[in-house]
Amino acid sequence: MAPLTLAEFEAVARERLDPVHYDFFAGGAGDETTLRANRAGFARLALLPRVLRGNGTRTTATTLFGRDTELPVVISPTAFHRLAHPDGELATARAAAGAGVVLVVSMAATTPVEQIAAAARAAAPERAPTLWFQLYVQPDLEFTEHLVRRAESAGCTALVVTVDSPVFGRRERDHRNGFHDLPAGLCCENLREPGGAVRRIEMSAELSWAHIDWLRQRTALPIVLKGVLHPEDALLAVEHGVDGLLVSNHGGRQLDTAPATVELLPEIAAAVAGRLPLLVDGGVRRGTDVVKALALGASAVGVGRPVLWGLAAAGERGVREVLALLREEVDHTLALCGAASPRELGPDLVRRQEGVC
Ligand SMILES: Cc1cc2nc3c(=O)[nH]c(=O)nc-3n(C[C@H](O)[C@H](O)[C@H](O)COP(=O)(O)O)c2cc1C
Ligand SMILES: CCCCCCC(=O)C(=O)O
Repeated sequence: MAPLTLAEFEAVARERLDPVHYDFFAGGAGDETTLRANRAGFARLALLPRVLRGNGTRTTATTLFGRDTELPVVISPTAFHRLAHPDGELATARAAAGAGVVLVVSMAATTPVEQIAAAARAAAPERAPTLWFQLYVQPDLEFTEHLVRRAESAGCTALVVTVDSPVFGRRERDHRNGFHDLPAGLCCENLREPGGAVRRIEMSAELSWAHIDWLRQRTALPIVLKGVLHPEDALLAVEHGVDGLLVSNHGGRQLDTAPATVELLPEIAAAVAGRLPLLVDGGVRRGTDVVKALALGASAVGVGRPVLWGLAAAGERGVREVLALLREEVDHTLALCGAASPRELGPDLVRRQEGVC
């Protein structure tokens, strides 16, 4: 039987994947405390429905940075899709385009961004699919600018700049498994030099707000900072002219013991006070999770691993099914909460329950 939940997709993917690759996708940093906390954070929140709202017609659609999207869900950037399925990012892009969902292409994609964009356009020529590009600012700024130009030329409509990785997280599953490199034949295609050599992605603890200012001066694309967790940093982001925040702890893969993202959302929403759209990722596995995050102030959520599970389970079809399940669950939850659209959700619908996780 086809998987009925995102959790069931993970079980199918786990059977299909090389266990070393499954661990790379599933794992977190250190004791994986944050990885678990992301799920527990959602479980601790209850939804308090409204009734008799007369909302027979509903929509899950919304707008992000001036573009329509069918779902308040974006595909968060994840590396190495060709480890999950031979069609890799091309399959993900086709499924996202077909569903009218934003795909954030990872800088560490195993397919060049130009090919991903072409696959998305071919899959949904009628609707101009939305791709954003995730960037780790590289110490070599000339190369960073070259990447930005490639993303712009490929048709990406926003840059998602990951700022939670001054150093790479310590993922102990990968250490135990000896997983340090992609297998022969795969590489981070966006890091390929014109001559054919492939650079390594550098994490840099030298990065500062000056680099965000530098980037701001070099692109007209909206800049979304991914990995801001502290409300003071959210305020700095407003001051430095960024266009949005993706509240993220990298799915528990960077600083272990960082808080659950959904628990930080109200504080960050209060700090930015509507001056920037907020997105949040980490542990979103159910339509109810999406609705809770939107009610607490997010304009959209990101999903990372569930898309990899769909991809590993059944390629493009698997990703389509994961997105369709999320869409059905979001619509169903809106109906049960008495809301006609994501815009009608507010913090009054959410209660924190102590002792539940
Ligand atoms: C296998 C894997 C690879 C990832 N690769 C990237 C990446 O290349 N760039 C990035 O900014 N975040 C990356 N992330 C983090 C995701 O963008 C996202 O923050 C996280 O997966 C959200 O949590 P979730 O998997 O519980 O939905 C990766 C996460 C996973 C699981
Ligand atoms: C050195 C390769 C960097 C890949 C980055 C992928 C990533 O962010 C992750 O969480 O894994």
